[in-house]
Amino acid sequence: MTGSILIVDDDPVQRRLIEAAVTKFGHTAVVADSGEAGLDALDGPNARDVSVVILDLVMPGLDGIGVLKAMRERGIHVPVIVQTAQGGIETVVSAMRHGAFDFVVKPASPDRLQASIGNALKVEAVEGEVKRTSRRRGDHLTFKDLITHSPAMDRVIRLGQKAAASNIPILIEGESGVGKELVARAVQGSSDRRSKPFVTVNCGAIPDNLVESILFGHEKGSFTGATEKHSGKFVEAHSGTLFLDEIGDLPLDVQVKLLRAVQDGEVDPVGGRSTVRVDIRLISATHRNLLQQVKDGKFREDLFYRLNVYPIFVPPLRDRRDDIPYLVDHFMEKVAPADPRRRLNGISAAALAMLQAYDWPGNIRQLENAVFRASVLCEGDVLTVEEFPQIRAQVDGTVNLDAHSAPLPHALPGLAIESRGQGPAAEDGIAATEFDAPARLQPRFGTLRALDERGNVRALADVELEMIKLAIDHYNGQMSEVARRLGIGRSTLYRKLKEYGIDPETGRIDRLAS
Ligand SMILES: Nc1ncnc2c1ncn2[C@@H]1O[C@H](COP(=O)(O)OP(=O)(O)OP(=O)(O)O)[C@@H](O)[C@H]1O
Repeated sequence: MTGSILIVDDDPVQRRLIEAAVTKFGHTAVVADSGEAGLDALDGPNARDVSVVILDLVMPGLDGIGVLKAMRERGIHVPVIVQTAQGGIETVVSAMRHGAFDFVVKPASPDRLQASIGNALKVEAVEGEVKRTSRRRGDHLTFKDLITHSPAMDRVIRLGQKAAASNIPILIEGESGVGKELVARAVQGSSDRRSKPFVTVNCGAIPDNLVESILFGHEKGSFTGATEKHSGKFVEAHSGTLFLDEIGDLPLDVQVKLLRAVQDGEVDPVGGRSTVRVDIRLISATHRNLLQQVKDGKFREDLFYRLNVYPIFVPPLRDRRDDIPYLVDHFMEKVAPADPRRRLNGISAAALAMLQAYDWPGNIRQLENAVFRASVLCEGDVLTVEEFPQIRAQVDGTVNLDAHSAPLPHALPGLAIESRGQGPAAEDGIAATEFDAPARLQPRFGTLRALDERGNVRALADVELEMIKLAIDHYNGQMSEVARRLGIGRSTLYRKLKEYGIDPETGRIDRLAS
C-alpha cells in the first residue's frame, strides 16, 4: 500500500533523510519546513491529498503538539507519526494524548519507519470507511448515544437531560477528550432545537486577531483581508445552538463583546453599522479551571457568572474505569468490517485489564484512537496486549499482565469478551446473565520502571520525574515530607516541580513535555 506522505520538519538534513527513505519505500513525499507550512499543506486553499504525516515535535513557531491540536480543531484526521529526539515516556504520553498515531525516536531506523507508515496507511484506509458509515447516522445525538454504565456519569446525563428542556446557558467542564462536545450535542439533540443548526467554535484554535470577526462577523473591507462579508458564528447558529469550546482561551477584549451578546442577544459585526439580533442556545466548554482563571484576572467575572448558570462536570475516564469495557466494545464495533468472517472475536482479559489499569490522560479520545489502531492492525482474532504497544510501554512493570492471561469466564451484560459470536448466548444475541466484571488491576504502587519501551535504560530525568510524582502521591501532597523523604530541600523540590511542569496541588503534569 502506498500513499502521499507529508514530512514536517524544520531541520533540512532530517527532512531530506526522511524524504529519501519515504520515496525509497515507494510513497510520494511532500515536505514542509515548519508547523505552519505543514498545516497549510493539510488544510485551506493549498491542501493536498495527504495519507500520513511524519511530524517533528520540536520546531520554532508552531511546534508538533501545536500542529496536532490544530489538526484536531479543524477535523483533519490524517494519521500522524511523531518523531522527536527525546524518547521519554512523558513525550510519548503528550503526543498520544494529542492524537498522534505512532511515535519514532530520531534517528528512526528505516524498518521502523516503513512499518509505522504501513500501519498508518492501513488505518487511514479503514478510517475513511468508518467516517462514511457513521455520517449516515445523521446529526441527532441523544444521551442514549453516550456509552456509559458508571455512576459517575449518571449525574452528567441527569443534568444534561434536564438542561435540554430549557434554554439555560450551560458550562461543561472536564479534561480534554472526556466527551464534552458529545454531551453538548446530546443536549441539542434532546432539545426542541434538535433540527436547527449546531455550530461549534473552538475558541482556542482561532488566532486572537480573528476571534471577534469569526464570532460576530464582519463587513466587507472592514480590515485587510476582509474581502467578503462574513456573517459570523452567532448568526450562523441563529435559532439553534452555539457550542463555544475552550472558552477559557478567549481574549479579554472579546469577552466583553461576548458578554453583551449573551446578555442582550445582540452582536455587532466588525465594521458594521447596525447590531444583529440572534436567538441562540449557548453551551460553553472548558478543560481549564475557569474560576481560577477569574482569580488570575484572565477571565471576566461577570461573563463567568453569565456562562456558569448551569455547570456540568464530565469526569475523567480514570474516575470511571467501569466504562472502559463498554467503550472498548463500542469502538471495536465502530471499526468492525461488514464481513462477519473478518470481524474480531473480542479482547483478551489481560489486554482489558491493562486498559483498565492505565490512566488515560487523553481520556476517551485516546482510548478510541488506541482501540481503533489495535483493531485495524490486529492479525489474530482477539485483541491482545501486543496490539497496544504504547499503552503497554507505560503500564509494563507496574501491572502484572501475566496474572490476567486467562480468558474471562463470563461476558459483561451486552458485551462479549473473547467469545463474541460463539456459544449459545452470543448466537442468540443475548448476553450472559451473570455479571462477572473483569478483575480490576491496580498498578503496583512503589514500582518504577528501569527500562524504556525499546528495552534501553530510561533517562535519569524521566525516572526522577516519576519518582517525584510517586512521592507526592504517597505523601498526599505534603511537600515538606516529600522533600525530606527525597533528601532534597523544599526550594529544590519546587524548582523541579516547575521544571517538569508538575502542579504542586495535584502532583499532575500541567505542561506538556516535548
Ligand atoms: N460516552 C461516550 N461514548 C462514546 N464515545 C464517546 C463518549 N465520550 C466521548 N466519546 C468520543 O470520544 C471522542 C472525544 O470526545 P469529545 O470531542 O466530545 O471530547 P471533548 O471533551 O469535547 O474534547 P476536547 O476538550 O479536546 O474538545 C469523540 O470521538 C467522542 O465521540
